[in-house]
Amino acid sequence: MQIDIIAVGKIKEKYLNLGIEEFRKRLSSYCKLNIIEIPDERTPDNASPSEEEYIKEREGEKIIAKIRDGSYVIPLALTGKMLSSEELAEKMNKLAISGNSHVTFVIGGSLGLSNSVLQRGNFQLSFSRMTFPHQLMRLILLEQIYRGFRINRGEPYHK
Ligand SMILES: C[S@@+](CC[C@H](N)C(=O)[O-])C[C@H]1O[C@@H](n2cnc3c(N)ncnc32)[C@H](O)[C@@H]1O
Repeated sequence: MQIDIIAVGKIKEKYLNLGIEEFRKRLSSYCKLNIIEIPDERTPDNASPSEEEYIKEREGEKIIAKIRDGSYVIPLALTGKMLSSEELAEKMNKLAISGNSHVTFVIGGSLGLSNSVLQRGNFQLSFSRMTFPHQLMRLILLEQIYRGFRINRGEPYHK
């Protein structure tokens, strides 16, 4: 399976980079992983709601340009559907079985994802009703993808 993660913004924290590199390494036995970073647009401190919407749309256009044709797209959104780790694993397994071997996860920047990205999504995934920083979200997502592969292969992993 080929997995793309399209994420707005860079990882600035060293401890997160270390964790992300660790899961990239672990995932290399299970899938082809490609992380595509989209530069975040500068948001003025006093930006109005319409300015914020405009910035989100600009980021959204860059995200959509990076989505491969035919990919199954999973935008991460607070308002999406919550799944258990086993349900996410099952979803990935079903996608692989049905020939959807290219999956794209999308993580927004500090303003979130534009409507056009959410609408391009095939399934909006929520990790809880709490807001996580986008840098941390990347690490959490990688860990859950890794967990999903371990679950699907019946391999032991700490509960
Ligand atoms: C700091 S959050 C953006 C918060 C923004 N106010 C919003 O409502 O989307 C940055 C990104 O991390 C992801 N994210 C953060 N918390 C999440 C959660 N609980 N479930 C799913 N995605 C989340 C989303 O992709 C979001 O666009």
